[in-house]
Amino acid sequence: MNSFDHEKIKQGVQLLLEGIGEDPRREGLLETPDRVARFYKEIFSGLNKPSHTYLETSFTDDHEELVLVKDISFFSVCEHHLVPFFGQAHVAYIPKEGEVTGLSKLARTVEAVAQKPQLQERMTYTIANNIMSVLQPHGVMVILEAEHLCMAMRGVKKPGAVTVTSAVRGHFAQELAARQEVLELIRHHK
Ligand SMILES: Nc1nc2c(ncn2[C@@H]2O[C@H](COP(=O)(O)OP(=O)(O)OP(=O)(O)O)[C@@H](O)[C@H]2O)c(=O)[nH]1
Ligand SMILES: [Zn+2]
Repeated sequence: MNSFDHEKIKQGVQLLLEGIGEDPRREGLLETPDRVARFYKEIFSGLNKPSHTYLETSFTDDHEELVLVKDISFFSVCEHHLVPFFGQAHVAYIPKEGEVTGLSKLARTVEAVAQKPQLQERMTYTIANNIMSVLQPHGVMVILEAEHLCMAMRGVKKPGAVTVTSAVRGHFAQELAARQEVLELIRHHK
């Protein structure tokens, strides 16, 4: 994988500005290529982070039932238009043999997966697969609800349309009641 190249982004932004008919030398735009490069470093920082490593901080405990962290807000960037999509992630799992991870590590995993050019579907199953492979729990259920600015501010222009994706593994894939419990907790216990 190529590493982050600040100068290349600056040159690219300068070309973009020229391409849209702007003058990159006018005062208000002089620092813009550098600002955008710093901004991209921040929002694409997930490219340099293996997202599953956060989950390796785990503890043992007797709890072998549902853990749900819901309403984890995230911002990502659609790989087709390079504009944001953003919303909430809900992450549930059932620990096996007492192996639980830090709650914040679930949110950090969401963040690391979000911070690269993405598809909402790929984000969803990557989070689920990361949890399955590191913690090997009884089951995982990940739901993402997001608004895509490429559908809101351009193109089909449907602001407010929400895309919901889910990935279910293990117990949640086999048991309707387990999926229903998670959906009920997400919807009704704000
Ligand atoms: N499945 C999926 N599609 C996405 C996601 N983000 C953006 N898209 C879609 O990617 C598609 C790209 O379609 P294209 O026809 O190649 O691009 P376009 O001409 O800009 O399409 P319009 O958005 O319909 O104007 C669009 O339908 C977007 O809505 C995503 O996370 N998942
Ligand atoms: Zn898009």
